[in-house]
Amino acid sequence: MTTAGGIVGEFFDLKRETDADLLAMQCGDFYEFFDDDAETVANELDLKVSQKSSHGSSYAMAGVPVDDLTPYLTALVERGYRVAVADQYETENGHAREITRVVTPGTLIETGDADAQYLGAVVYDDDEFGVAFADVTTGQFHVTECVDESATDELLTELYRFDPVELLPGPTLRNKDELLGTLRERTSATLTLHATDAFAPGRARHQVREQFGDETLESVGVAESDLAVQAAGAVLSYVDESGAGVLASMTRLQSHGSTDHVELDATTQRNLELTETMQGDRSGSLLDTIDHTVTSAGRRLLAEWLRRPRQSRGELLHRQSAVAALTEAVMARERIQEELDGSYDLERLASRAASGSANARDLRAAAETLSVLPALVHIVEETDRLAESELATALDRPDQPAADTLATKLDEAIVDDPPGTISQGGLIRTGYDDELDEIVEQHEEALTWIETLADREKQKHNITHLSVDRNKTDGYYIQVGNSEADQVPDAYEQIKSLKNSERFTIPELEEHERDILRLEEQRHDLERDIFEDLRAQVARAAETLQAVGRALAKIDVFVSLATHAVRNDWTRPELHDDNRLDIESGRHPVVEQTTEFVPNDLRLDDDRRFLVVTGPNMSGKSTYMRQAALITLLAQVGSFVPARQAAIGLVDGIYTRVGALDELAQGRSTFMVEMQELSNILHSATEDSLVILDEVGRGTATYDGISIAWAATEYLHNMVRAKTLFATHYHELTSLSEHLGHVENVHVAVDGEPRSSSTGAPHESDGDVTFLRTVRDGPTDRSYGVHVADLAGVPEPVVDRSREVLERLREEKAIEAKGGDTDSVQTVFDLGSGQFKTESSTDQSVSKESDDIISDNNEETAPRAETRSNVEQDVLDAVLDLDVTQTPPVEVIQQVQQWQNELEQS
Ligand SMILES: Nc1ncnc2c1ncn2[C@@H]1O[C@H](COP(=O)(O)OP(=O)(O)OP(=O)(O)O)[C@@H](O)[C@H]1O
Repeated sequence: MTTAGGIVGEFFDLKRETDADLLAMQCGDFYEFFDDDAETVANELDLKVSQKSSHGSSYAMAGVPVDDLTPYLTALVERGYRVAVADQYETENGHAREITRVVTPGTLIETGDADAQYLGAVVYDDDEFGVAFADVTTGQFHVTECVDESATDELLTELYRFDPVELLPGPTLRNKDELLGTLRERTSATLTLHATDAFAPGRARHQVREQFGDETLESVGVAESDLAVQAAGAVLSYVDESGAGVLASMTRLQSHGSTDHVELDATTQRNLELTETMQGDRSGSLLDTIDHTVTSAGRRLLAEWLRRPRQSRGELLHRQSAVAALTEAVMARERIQEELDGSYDLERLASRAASGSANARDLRAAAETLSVLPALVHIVEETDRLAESELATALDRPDQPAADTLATKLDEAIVDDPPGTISQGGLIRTGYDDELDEIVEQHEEALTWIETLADREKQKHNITHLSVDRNKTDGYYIQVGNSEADQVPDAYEQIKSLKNSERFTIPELEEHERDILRLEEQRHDLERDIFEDLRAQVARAAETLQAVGRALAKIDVFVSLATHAVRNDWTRPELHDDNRLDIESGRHPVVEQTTEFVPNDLRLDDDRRFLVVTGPNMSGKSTYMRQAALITLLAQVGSFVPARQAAIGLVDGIYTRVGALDELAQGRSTFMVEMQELSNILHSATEDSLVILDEVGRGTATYDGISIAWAATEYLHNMVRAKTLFATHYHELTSLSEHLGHVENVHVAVDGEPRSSSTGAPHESDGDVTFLRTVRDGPTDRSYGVHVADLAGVPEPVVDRSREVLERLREEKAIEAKGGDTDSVQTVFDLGSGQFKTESSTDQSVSKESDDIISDNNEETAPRAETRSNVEQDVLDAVLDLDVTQTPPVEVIQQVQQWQNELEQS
């Protein structure tokens, strides 16, 4: 506890009132940070630290000018700090200070980032969760509950979808260390412990009713859910207490039940690289590829649509109608985009107006953007095709008269190019307010009187070197050169003597000066009042602004989807309520951008529900399966899809399990993660889902892997009955089609097979291996890792021998290794352990009696060939040791490169 007094003492007192990480305290024209806060801020923002003495001690101090606080605040909050701001205000005895707001990652209004910025609360009870998310920058407010068997997975999915920047865990969650750990791991949100009583059910319910009205909870279907209401109440109370003043912009409570949206678990959203790649880059994601929006609200909405595809056929047909109409109306599309380009983010403006941070430029921009609405209505109305589509409905939704009235009002009130700060004055147009006009007129008259005073006085008194000017210390004055100073009339009162001139004043000048000062103050006060009144009107119109903002964003997304469809020759998919997935000449939406893509067909239906996809490494299995998932997803966003034709049975969820590269990087057990993901799929998928499994079971020993994959296939086929694509290197699985009625095999073709004339696909030749990238019925009969080894340029004897080894393995489930130029046995491959074992090894786990092992003869290990160098022998040994069924292709390639180097250097 400090004993500092004075300003520093006050700082410490205020600091004790808040649990924020940092305190910015206004001291005149600066906001100052003291002591440890000063050091932190200086380090983070590269500010200079000075020392402040107080009661015999010295404290670090760092400050920022009052007008510059916002960017510094934003930078601190974006780095995860919660910053309290104490403002100074005048009192009768001088001034005082109090904390007026606490800015935190989830309550930052002045963000420079166009992405959504969610504040979330999670309430836990008995393995169920209530979740609420609010974006204070746009007023979006969502609430839901996760109560199913896999509630934790549902919660993680919600967190992934909303990607909150700040999270308020409820009281009962705070001692659940494991859950909290998961939250920390799965989100980058700052975790904030908000007051426990804010989560109390009664108080929370009251707060939600106050905010959204009495009936809202019922109408969005969460009235019965205490947990959801608690979460929503806590978010509202936190926003309220932050002092951001944006509650007024939160006008609409939205809730989503699981039947509205396609279930996309967190893993799937990541695997499908919807908004960022597995490596965390935006570039290369689906969003980045298909995004042609021209507004930040449009981009936000497109991202939201991708993360939350819809199940409702009706809604999707509406969206399709808009996209389809726009694909045909080229001119209109371009005109709409021109209108939208540069338009202002109205959803964000509503929040800025409510919080009192919007300036005159914001309101001007809002007026201009509001007037985009009638312009778009006009374009849509005069284009028949568009007028019949969802575009017209979307534009019809906002309260147009209210929007027009507000736009007109703002346009009438605010000058064309207003200054960036309110204090500068000159914001309001002449003709808007009589009283202001009067003051302005008087002010200007007084100024004109002063401007013309010099000429009048020169003439009157016949003085040449006379001027009238103004400065801070002397106010207005008349200045006369020394040579003529004695000619001034008696009425001139001298106020200052300079080297070459004298300064005077006269009673009329003083009087006008007083008038000017008074009028300036009046003008300033009145302009501010008018402006604040306008801003309050805008805040009250938050709902209208948000509705217009959403309509414009929607149009932007429709235009973007249409633009992409036209540029890339996408087709409008047929949407069905059954289980079909029939894609003719489908492509992967992202890969087709950078590769000459070989289109592929895919057919799934009730009889053919489960496809086992085989094919060599690198042949395109993963791409084929992701393509199926992405085409389905795009169709359920309302978009066209990359295919010649597509008929899609709508799904209730898309589940994927693919290689977990990122988990590897985090050092978690891949196999564990793989099994957790598989378990989630087996629990959550339904008959109406689409399941993509890539190499399940690969993270463990061969036999275990096959067994797991086998059992999962049976379960999905018999119990879940979901549409499934399963890529595997386990050829054993291809025989499942003989036992299970709805399982079929397809494979990605490689050179040497008779080519299907129907696809006529071009093929890409990579040395001796030719990947046709064409998917055909039936299992593959080709080997895999060896092709890649060949492709990578491994010496021919090595590749040939690898083929031999592989064939023997296939046929006999065991293989002998050749030693030198004799045929003697050196090594045996044990399919049970998935390992090569030398016969001479003392490891008794490889029993010669084992059924799985067939060895050609029992001779002792042969000596190495005299003619072969040690390096060659080592490489050969290593090749034999490499388990191609268990080594990722990339590692095979790296390994092969290393062998090449070793051989070249030997
Ligand atoms: N139809 C296609 N047309 C053109 N290129 C393709 C096609 N399908 C896949 N590719 C390209 O081929 C490469 C390998 O694809 P992919 O990763 O899907 O193969 P894979 O069979 O799943 O491989 P692995 O078994 O090694 O995981 C990728 O670079 C991909 O972009």
